[in-house]
Amino acid sequence: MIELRNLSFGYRRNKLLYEGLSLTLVPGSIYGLLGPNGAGKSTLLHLLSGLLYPKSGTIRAGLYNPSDRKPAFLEDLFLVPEEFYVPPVRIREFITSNASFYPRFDRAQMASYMDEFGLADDQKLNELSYGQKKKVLIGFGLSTNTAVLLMDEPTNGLDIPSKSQFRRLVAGAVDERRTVVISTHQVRDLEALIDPVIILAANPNGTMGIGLNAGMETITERLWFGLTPELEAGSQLLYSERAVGGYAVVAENRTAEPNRLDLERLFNAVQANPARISQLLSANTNLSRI
Ligand SMILES: Nc1ncnc2c1ncn2[C@@H]1O[C@H](COP(=O)(O)OP(=O)(O)OP(=O)(O)O)[C@@H](O)[C@H]1O
Repeated sequence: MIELRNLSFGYRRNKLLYEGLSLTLVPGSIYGLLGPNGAGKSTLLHLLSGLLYPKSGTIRAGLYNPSDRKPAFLEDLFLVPEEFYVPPVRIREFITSNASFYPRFDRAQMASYMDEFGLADDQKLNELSYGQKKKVLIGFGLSTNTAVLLMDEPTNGLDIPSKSQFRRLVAGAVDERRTVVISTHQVRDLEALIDPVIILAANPNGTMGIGLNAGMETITERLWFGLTPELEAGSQLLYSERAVGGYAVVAENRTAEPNRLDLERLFNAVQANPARISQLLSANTNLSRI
């Protein structure tokens, strides 16, 4: 389990990005981490990895404090960064020199990912396209079998077939001991993969906070995503946008009516109305079912 308690962090002394942020991540899940540009998604992943240190508050990842960067912690966490440098070596050499840092690294698993992605182990990393380099890092990250796997915008640069391969491979590599966090703007790419979803949103004082952290089932139990031909005056919608045939809306799901979550709309609703949505999702509601 990963626990952030009352975390504050800022790059500059007099400007905090996070203040009093608390978040719990449980194993066996693929978290989707969403937020507007500059909301601090990469920063959060770097804090979890121990690459950045909190100003105050605590982070616990299992037995470890990431800031201590203990070897036993580092060998059980892998971060696929958004931007990366690759050395001018062949894929096979890259595997040989890095696999030893991860005791559960599985070479056969890595070989099957490279095969799936159409990459050969004698290809030179620096001669690959951006998307191909990303595939090597994703495959490597999955093959480490670390307890914590963090991926920053992993589907950026992947072509359409590779995105569905990515979903399949990640889904197949998660077990009950693994916590996966994927930060993304490509919500359509990952809608079918992530659960729960964490959405960062601005606090009234301008710092960033957790606007939402909930499982898909809870979200659709409490929020309703639908289409309505007209916007009724006085209706308490959480979000609406023009759509073909009327308005696509997010509203409180007062009757627990089954419906299909739309992540893009959820994201917009959380940005527009974080306090109300957080209240609806944290409330111990007794929904009347019909
Ligand atoms: N090294 C740095 N020094 C100073 N400020 C930084 C640094 N890195 C990020 N920031 C600032 O911190 C904030 C959060 O940045 P971060 O990259 O974590 O956001 P993000 O949510 O990942 O953004 P994006 O969606 O655009 O990738 C931004 O305002 C950014 O300008």
